[in-house]
Amino acid sequence: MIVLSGAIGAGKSSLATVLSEHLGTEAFYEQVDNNPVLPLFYKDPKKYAFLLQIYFLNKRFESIKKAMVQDNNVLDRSIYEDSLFFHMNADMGRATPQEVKVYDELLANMMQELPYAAAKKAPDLLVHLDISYDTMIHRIEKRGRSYEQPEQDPTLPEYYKQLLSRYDGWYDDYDYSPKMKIDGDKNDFVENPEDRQKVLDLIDEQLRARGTLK
Ligand SMILES: Nc1ncnc2c1ncn2[C@@H]1O[C@H](COP(=O)(O)OP(=O)(O)O)[C@@H](O)[C@H]1O
Ligand SMILES: Nc1nc2c(ncn2[C@H]2C[C@H](O)[C@@H](COP(=O)(O)O)O2)c(=O)[nH]1
Repeated sequence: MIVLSGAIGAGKSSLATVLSEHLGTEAFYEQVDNNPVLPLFYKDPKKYAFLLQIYFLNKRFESIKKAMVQDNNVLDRSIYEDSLFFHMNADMGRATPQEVKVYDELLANMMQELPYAAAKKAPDLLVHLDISYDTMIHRIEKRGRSYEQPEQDPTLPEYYKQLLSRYDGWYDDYDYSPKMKIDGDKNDFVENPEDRQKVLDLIDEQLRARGTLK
């Protein structure tokens, strides 16, 4: 299983589609447009941060179990980033210490079950999409989900900045699997075929080195 990571708008869903088509495998997408809690969270983060986190955790676990049955299936966000989101929201006062404790223990408990529920415990490769703040905002605007737009809520730019800054340390500390970084500012794998091929070649190289691509 290949897992993608990166901030909101980094290009994870787009790369999941491109990569799974290239490898002839299946992509598994985060629950966004059909997620009933996400718009509520953006309207009232303090009330819904914990519920949203439990919602994502449950859906993510479900996807991991399905994705892990075949080499090189692609997940468009890692379960390891959920904790980054939740701890940041908790630090912003949107979750209580008790909620954080319950979440952390539930996550740890579920992760322990993974070797039984799925074929492997960890991904074969993490592909991290690294983007700047300007790119993040541009892509969020380009995609146009109303509740994510900075003009809907003046606190969102600061939320996005903080999120992005936490990703640097998060990637450096990530050690559950081999990992690689792609420059998401410079490589337009959505519109530019040359960039797309370059990114796919970089990922193929890593997969060959791990023996999951012949
Ligand atoms: N590398 C890229 N270059 C240019 N546009 C991109 C790139 N990656 C994604 N986009 C565009 O940015 C928006 C957000 O991409 P998306 O794949 O939904 O990001 P994520 O899943 O990480 O939130 C979409 O409109 C998409 O077409
Ligand atoms: N509070 C949280 N929000 C999350 C989490 N995972 C995703 N999200 C939000 C961020 C975006 O608005 C949306 C989809 O994310 P993309 O990066 O795929 O665009 O969902 C989370 O764990 N906690």
